[in-house]
Amino acid sequence: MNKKIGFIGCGNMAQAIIGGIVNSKIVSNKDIIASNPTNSKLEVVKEKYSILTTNSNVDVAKFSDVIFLSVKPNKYKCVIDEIKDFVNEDDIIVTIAAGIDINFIQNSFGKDLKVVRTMPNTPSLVGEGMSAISFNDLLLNHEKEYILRLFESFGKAEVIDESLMDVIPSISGSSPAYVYLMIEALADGGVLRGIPRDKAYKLAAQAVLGAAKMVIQTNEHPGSLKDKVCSPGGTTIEAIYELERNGFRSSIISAMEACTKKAISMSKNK
Ligand SMILES: NC(=O)C1=CN([C@@H]2O[C@H](COP(=O)(O)OP(=O)(O)OC[C@H]3O[C@@H](n4cnc5c(N)ncnc54)[C@H](O)[C@@H]3O)[C@@H](O)[C@H]2O)C=CC1
Ligand SMILES: O=C(O)[C@@H]1CCC=N1
Repeated sequence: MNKKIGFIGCGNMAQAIIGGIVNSKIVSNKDIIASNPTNSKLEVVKEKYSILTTNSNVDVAKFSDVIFLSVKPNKYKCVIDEIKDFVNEDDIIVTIAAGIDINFIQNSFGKDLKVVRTMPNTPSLVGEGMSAISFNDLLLNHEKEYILRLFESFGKAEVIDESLMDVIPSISGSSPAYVYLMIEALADGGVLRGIPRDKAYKLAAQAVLGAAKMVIQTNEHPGSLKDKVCSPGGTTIEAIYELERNGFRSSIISAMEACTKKAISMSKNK
């Protein structure tokens, strides 16, 4: 893998992907560049990962074969206007933004380009990312395989139909935030009953990690795994009853619907 990888915008998500790629050693740090208008975030990635940095988006476009547009959705148009004359037809444009579709990217560049629409998540930083990916027709098979290998270097990746992309933030792009909320709440509940806070975070986070691994590694239905925790007349079923009375599951599904509606509205209003 000797393609040069560039990131325009060096915020939370770019830093997570850069960390994941550098840690996996799939790309040499000398082949990675990131731009940002301000220096503080660039200093962080330079210090941590020894990658190249610049304040110029044009420098990133000129240097890179694969260009991650890792700015907020409302910055896409102006960033593309800035770099479009420095991007050629062999380059691969990767969008990671909620609510930005392939058509919008093509139209903004005003030329046919290889575009990959993705929705990653921040656990990419620790090699446990989950990314959904859609390609446009211009990518060759070996380029699609390359992009998949790149994303798999910092987690799991699934190719999905672009028509489903606005749903992905709700299930894997944004959902780490719901899980952090749950871990915080679990820890608070422990602290309420006297467990020291540092131990409470560890107990809660490891339980969530273990539960997720059980779903992935046993391939057992989550309902069946839940049943195995609930001893008849025991403690867990009391907790489950309380969660059901308070609409735990429907609250999560409603949150996901709100998330998807927001992604769709962002698609319409960019
Ligand atoms: N944070 C997350 O968990 C995820 C974010 N995303 C997507 O990633 C993108 C970035 O999100 P975050 O990293 O969370 O935002 P962020 O605000 O942390 O990072 C954006 C960065 O872009 C920089 N920037 C602003 N204007 C710029 C310009 N004209 N040229 C170059 N850089 C510029 C900002 O200074 C900032 O460092 C968004 O489109 C978001 O939808 C996708 C999946 C997950
Ligand atoms: O909150 C957001 O809009 C971005 C997209 C998915 C996660 N963070």
